[in-house]
Amino acid sequence: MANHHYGVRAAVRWDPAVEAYFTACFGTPRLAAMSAALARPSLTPTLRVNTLRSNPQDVIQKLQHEVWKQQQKYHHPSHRNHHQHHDHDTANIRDGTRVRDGEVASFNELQTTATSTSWNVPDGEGAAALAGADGVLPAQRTQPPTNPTSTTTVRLHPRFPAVAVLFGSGPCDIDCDPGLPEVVVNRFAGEAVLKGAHVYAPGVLAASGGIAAGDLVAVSTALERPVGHNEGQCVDADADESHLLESLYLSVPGPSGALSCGKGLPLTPRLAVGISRGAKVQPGGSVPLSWTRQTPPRKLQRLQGSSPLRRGQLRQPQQQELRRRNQAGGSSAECCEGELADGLREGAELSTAADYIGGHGSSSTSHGSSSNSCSVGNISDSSGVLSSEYSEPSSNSTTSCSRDRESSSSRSSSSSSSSSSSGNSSNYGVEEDERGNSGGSSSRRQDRVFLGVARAVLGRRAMFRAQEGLALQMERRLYDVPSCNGLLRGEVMLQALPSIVAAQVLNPRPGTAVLDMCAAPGGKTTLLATLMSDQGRLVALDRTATKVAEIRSLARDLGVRCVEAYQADATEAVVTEAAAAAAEQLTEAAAVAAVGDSKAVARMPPPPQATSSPSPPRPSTIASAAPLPTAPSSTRPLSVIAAGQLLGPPPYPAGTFDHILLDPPCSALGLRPRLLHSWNLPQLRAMAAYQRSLMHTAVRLLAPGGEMVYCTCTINPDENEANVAWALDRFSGSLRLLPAEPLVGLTGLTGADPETGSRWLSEQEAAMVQRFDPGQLFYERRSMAPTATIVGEDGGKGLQPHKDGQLRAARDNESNASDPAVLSPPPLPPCCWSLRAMGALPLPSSLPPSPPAGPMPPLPHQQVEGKELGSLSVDEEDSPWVDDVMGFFIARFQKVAQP
Ligand SMILES: C[S@@+](CC[C@H](N)C(=O)[O-])C[C@H]1O[C@@H](n2cnc3c(N)ncnc32)[C@H](O)[C@@H]1O
Repeated sequence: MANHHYGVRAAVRWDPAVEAYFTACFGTPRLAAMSAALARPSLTPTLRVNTLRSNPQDVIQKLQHEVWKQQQKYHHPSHRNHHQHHDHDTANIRDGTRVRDGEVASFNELQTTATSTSWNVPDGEGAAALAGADGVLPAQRTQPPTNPTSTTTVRLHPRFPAVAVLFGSGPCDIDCDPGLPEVVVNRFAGEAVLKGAHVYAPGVLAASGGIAAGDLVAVSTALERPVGHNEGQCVDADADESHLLESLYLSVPGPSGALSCGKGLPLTPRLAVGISRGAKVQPGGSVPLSWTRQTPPRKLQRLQGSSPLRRGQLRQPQQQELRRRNQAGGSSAECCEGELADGLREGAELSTAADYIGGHGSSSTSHGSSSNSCSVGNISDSSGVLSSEYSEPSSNSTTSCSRDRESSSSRSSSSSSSSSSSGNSSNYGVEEDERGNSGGSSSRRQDRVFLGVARAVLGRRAMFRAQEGLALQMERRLYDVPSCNGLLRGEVMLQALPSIVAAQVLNPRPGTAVLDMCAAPGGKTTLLATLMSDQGRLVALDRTATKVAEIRSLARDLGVRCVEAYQADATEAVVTEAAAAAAEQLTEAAAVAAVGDSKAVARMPPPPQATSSPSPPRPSTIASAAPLPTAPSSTRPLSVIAAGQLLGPPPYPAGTFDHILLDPPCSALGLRPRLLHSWNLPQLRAMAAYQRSLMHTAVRLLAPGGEMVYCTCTINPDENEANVAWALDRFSGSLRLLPAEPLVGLTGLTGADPETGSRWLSEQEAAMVQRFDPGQLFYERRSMAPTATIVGEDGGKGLQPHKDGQLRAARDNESNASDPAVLSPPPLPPCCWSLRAMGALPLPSSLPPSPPAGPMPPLPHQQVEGKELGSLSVDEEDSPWVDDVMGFFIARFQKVAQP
């Protein structure tokens, strides 16, 4: 199998200090399970149905049809004929690939197979870990089933009837001839391919000689590795992954001379893939690494004239042109390639913009002692959109960077980690060569991650010349996850289940004043608007202007009207006390003078009128054993926003909002698939501190009795449990935790941070938050997991407080009816079970079968025969469910008094 020539990456690669910290936080098996899941795409991607426009039942039919069309297109003879003499569906393919009968199967089919033989998984890695720790869902550790085609089922989620779930499959066993030409893509293109994208030209790093358009090629991705100790340039490796700190790209020497980024975050040490764009894959699959070359190719020397450029250096006009193009929003790293590449023979190594360093396509040209560098990022997402970043750190950055690296590593070394400096090449489990570069002189197949087989859209030369456009059309993928991009636009939107749950936990009432503090691109904003029935005012803030445009555009697409989107720094969204006092005591003119903002003064007191009827208390599953502060939500009237009334841009007086969603920038260590995370510990700590500054503002903006949901898409406890604990302690008496219902995820972490000792959550608090581990959540009948903590619906069972103050799972055979300490849980829809459990669980016995290839299939039989659940039919007796989720965290607070 082609896979066997490569080192299939079973788990995301961490900074060693972070890995040691997470191991101390989660334990080895749990971290292994999460790391494995992070390295592959979710096999149950979810689409939220826009219920403002469409009925879920209708949408599911359309979706099934769309997916079926995609599959038909793929399997249709005319499609196959298009690529002459390549028949992908037969057991033997003339051009060197074979997809053996039965080796590609849907997730559903895999689930039904009971055997547990390891399949397509490297030995050893995470073997002792929990189910899934080897990179394969438990149900996938099976012999491949017999269906030769890959089909995708679409179903409505049994617990969330406006959520459509697509079932993907993988890892598939793709058998191809080792003699097939090869293309190596950068990690970002690789991660996008794992999610279902094709490969765009800027993502191609290296290719075998002589590839022509139409050829079938094996595709793999190369990961970054630490670059030698003396390399000068320090480039943030994950700036884009944080999807927040654009300023991370800016290298700012601090007062001490240490290099940090705009937000004070220390920069990570340098990682580089080492493959120069345009490099040639040798027969046998190896690619020479750029740091093994001391001198540029002769032709490049000729281009450079008598004074050869040092590695990473562009000549002045080239630098200026590159900067001009990037500032103008043009693409991309390859523009400098393009210029230098012109006239170069194929396969010549280019020393510019060649090493892709962390982040989405950041690349650095800085090598050796050069302090002159360009750092260009390219993102080729599944929709093919390219974006770029350009930065040119000053030369003094280079020297101060190493100081910072030292200080950052000394901080790291104080951790429980046994690892050394983050800049050390022994990090990330790779060997150093004598020059301090890891991984030796070439990238071998086993160093790369196999992605599948593709059809070349461009010939080799064109791949490296093109600055945009498709280079490879994937034909066989390791993971078969249907592409959801642009599917039924306006009717559905791709949204991960935990994100949907977060908005549902806030569940803002129609007609109220709602704030989404960090809102772009607006996925949760638009769901909140839907939950408000598009009535009331929903202010959506984001710091970045272009992202605010995205919120507006999404709201338009989905037909949402109650959203007001503004560009603003949310940490400054509350009117200062001085300004509020001025507004109360002075004349308006004086207040304006004091505040310097007439709009803000106009919106200042009197406070929101209390004209609505009291809001009914929300039913709660969980009662605290300790008495909670009086719940003002049952008496506090919510704002009533007249139709058409605008709240306007910030700042707002304290206590303006009834509901606040705080989905702050985070380390995003729950997003998948990711093959490498280069965040270091100081960066993670700094991120948590930044989130606390946003929490501070959120608490002030929340009206007494109002509710706030705090969520992140990271597994990092410092940004989750530690921040919740911090908020409860910092605003003690003003803020309390409420159960983040509907409870779907796992409980939070209890105890304390293994490094700092700062507290996490008590048992009681931990039961109120939701933690989604990347991997899977099972929805099962309670009886299937007697040891798990269960939230149930009927009969008053569920996660319940006991007399001793502990929360306990109510079992089927326990009767709590007479226990006065137990409150009834809220009713859930019939026929739903939610299992909150960790670890290996009994496998579901079945999921609906995949539709057969051929004409539009009917919905699976069970759904038709099953019991009605709202607009969804599910089989009453036998409908276990698995959600293969991203890492996420949700906490729900209520403000009981102004702090
Ligand atoms: C996790 S994303 C939000 C995702 C969004 N809630 C959704 O579901 O589509 C965080 C966002 O916070 C924005 N951001 C970062 N710092 C901010 C600040 N100080 N004020 C407002 N927005 C900020 C970033 O631009 C980014 O778009």
